[in-house]
Amino acid sequence: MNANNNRYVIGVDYGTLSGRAVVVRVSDGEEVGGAVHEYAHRVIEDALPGSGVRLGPDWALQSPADWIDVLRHAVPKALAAAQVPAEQVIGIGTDFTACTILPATADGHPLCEEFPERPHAWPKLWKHHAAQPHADRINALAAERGESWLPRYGGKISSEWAFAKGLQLLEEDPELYDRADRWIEAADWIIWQLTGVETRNVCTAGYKAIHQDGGYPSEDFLAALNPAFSGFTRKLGQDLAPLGGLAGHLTARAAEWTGLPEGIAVAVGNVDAHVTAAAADAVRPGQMVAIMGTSTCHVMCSDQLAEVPGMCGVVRDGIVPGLWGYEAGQSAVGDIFAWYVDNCVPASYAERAAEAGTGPHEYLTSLAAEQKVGQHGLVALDWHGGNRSVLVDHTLSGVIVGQTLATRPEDVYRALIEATAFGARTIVETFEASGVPVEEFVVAGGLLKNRFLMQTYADVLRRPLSVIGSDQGPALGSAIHAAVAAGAYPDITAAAAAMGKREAAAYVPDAGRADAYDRLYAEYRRLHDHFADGGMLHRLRAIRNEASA
Ligand SMILES: Nc1ncnc2c1ncn2[C@@H]1O[C@H](COP(=O)(O)OP(=O)(O)O)[C@@H](O)[C@H]1O
Ligand SMILES: O=C(CO)[C@@H](O)[C@@H](O)COP(=O)(O)O
Repeated sequence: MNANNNRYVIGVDYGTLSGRAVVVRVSDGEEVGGAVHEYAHRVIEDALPGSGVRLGPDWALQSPADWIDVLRHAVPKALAAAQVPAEQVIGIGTDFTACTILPATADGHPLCEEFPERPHAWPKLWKHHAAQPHADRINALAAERGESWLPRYGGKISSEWAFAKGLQLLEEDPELYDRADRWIEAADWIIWQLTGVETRNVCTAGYKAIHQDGGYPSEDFLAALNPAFSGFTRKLGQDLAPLGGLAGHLTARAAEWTGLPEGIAVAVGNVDAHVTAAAADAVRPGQMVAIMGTSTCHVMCSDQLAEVPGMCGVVRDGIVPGLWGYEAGQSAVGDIFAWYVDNCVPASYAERAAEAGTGPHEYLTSLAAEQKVGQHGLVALDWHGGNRSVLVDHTLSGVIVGQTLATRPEDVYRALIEATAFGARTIVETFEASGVPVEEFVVAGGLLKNRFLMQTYADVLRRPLSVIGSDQGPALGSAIHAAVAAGAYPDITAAAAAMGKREAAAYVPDAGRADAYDRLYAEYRRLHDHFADGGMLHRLRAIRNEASA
């Protein structure tokens, strides 16, 4: 009998609003139990917990206590649901949103424990977009000096990342900057809590902290941004740990939190998007995995190094060791639909949805699905959370064109779904035009449940969509990494082949609709190019910020 039949691993996925744990059988990836824990503080956007100190526009923070609570609640609940004895668990792996990053002391204490009333002491969530001016300066200087790392990030780094957020910390709260011995991704901080050992993973270092060809940006470059920033990289890790590697072993304290055996393997930290490629068994060159939830991340392995304009980044060993890993993304996707449902849909729709025993998304989707392509007369830009790829500008904003007095809520909802599909097509076309072919488009994430949305993507992209065979892609991916770290498989590719799940061509394009969408996509590209340099959208943002200052 295969020894892995009665051995299990735990995957924990730290999302934007909650953390999820799954218990997974090592032999075949069967998910035998799971549990979710909602963060008590959710996303901290308006005021700090306790002190009530107000935050500025575009701030987004999280609480480290919420992350520990996931270990204390979701992991034991998942074990209980799985009815698996803890002794049969051989390893645990985690993934996090990124760049979600915090200042900490040399022994790993988050600074918000000591300074809860100071905004910069808290972890900045990936979607903290208040460091855009800092990112703009980094980009301008890097372009001027011809920094060799800039093309690895499609020509621009993002305000979401470690250097922009770190520069904001320095310039807005220099005292806290000095007190921060560490500037550490939550992905690595949680591993530190589990193992007692500080590690830094290749993935976040490469994609979010500009670690390329063995080093970070030079002290000289950092000093030119701000002399006090020159030693910034000393707060980051120097020795990087490979994905699927063993970070350490579960400490007695973490064993008590989780109910797992002390000493089991803990995998090197990783990012929610990147682990999902393993969960979909899509880690071969040319398989682009779109993880579609509140935002969409696109990740793809390749054996070629290319410069793709506006990609988030290309990192050696960034998804699996031995290949280049590409990432691109759309900052808001499900978040746009959530914004629309929460703010723009009349109460009568919610009532009718309730009468039909369904939710607002499902109700709007059912009405939208009755229309022919283009019948609503609208085209929209999916920039409500800014544009991550291919423009890399988080101060862009959403646009809807073509509304009349006859426009109904389902028309706009459909136009927003289409806008996100057009955004995805823009990304795929940019990769292909740059010499990185996309051979298979694989979808994972919460939006899979909307079948109309999936069909729209197949039609707009003019290609079949494969889908992951799990509702908990990132958590399954983390469990796969745990199995590798525990030595059950030689590498991520072998573990993904045994434990990952993917259905090929689950959605196929309809030729008639695809042709009709080509015309709308052409209008999207015109609108995209019209607003790409910011122009009016930047001026409106500035007026908003001044008025709300
Ligand atoms: N039926 C639906 N159609 C479209 N969007 C939906 C639907 N149901 C939920 N959403 C959106 O999906 C997002 C949640 O996706 P999920 O993958 O569960 O979350 P996360 O990205 O945080 O892991 C939310 O932004 C929500 O508005
Ligand atoms: O940016 C990344 C990964 O690089 C994500 O962590 C970030 O977009 C958050 O993803 P979710 O929307 O929570 O799935």
